[in-house]
Amino acid sequence: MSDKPYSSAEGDAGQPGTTHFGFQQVAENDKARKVAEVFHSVASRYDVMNDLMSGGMHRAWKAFTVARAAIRPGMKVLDIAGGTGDLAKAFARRAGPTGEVWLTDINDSMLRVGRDRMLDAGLLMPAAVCDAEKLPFPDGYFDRVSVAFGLRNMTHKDRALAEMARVLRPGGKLLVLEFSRVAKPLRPVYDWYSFNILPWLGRKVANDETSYRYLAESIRMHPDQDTLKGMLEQAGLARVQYFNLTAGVVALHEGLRL
Ligand SMILES: C[S@@+](CC[C@H](N)C(=O)[O-])C[C@H]1O[C@@H](n2cnc3c(N)ncnc32)[C@H](O)[C@@H]1O
Repeated sequence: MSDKPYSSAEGDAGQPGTTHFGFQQVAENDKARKVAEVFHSVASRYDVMNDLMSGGMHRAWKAFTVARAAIRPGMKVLDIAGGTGDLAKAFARRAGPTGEVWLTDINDSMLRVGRDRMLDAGLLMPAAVCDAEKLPFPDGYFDRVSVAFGLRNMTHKDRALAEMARVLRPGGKLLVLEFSRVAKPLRPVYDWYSFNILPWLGRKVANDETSYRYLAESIRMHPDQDTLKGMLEQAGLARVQYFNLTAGVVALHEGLRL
């Protein structure tokens, strides 16, 4: 079990030019490469690990996100860090043939699994390698932008959030689903699970203990609910609110572009 404190803000980067990668302090320009190694390594076992680690709960968290997104036929939707495509798939079904749903991710191994799953489901949609910090879309293009379990891995979360706000049309909605700060009474058991069971599952199922240790550590270093709410406001989003799911294991933040 870890005795590391929970982080309270993205700003605890330590020395200038460094940031955190889990509990390690690394050069800022090294983080993206290290994150890429994690997701290249886990891509093929990613979905089965999600079900095992969360006991299937990630499906309910995503279903709630899809409900809050309130996608209507014809909408333009961008799923950032979309990986194997759970959200994009649900969005595409709701946006219908007149809609435009983009599945994007910085990691081509994850995106390839996602694109194949979309094709297997009979859904034709654009899939593109994109860095959330430099989105290749015009201002005000999308009705909805989502990011699920991706923000935590980004080096400059403030830049990524500003980009998400930029590509939303006025009145458009941003949805950020991410691990968050669990209710205090649950922390001991949650820490025990995270630092023992997750790496063990990673070793047994994905043959990769290190990446799942990173998962547990990166959750602890991610901003808590109120800090992230402030970051969305800072990025120019309005009427920002969040929903704690499973006692704060996960939180869904949403905000509107004015
Ligand atoms: C935990 S997976 C989430 C996948 C999917 N959204 C889901 O909920 O199952 C995190 C994803 O974030 C992606 N990612 C990390 N940094 C990124 C960045 N700067 N821009 C876009 N995607 C990024 C990773 O490649 C990875 O596929």
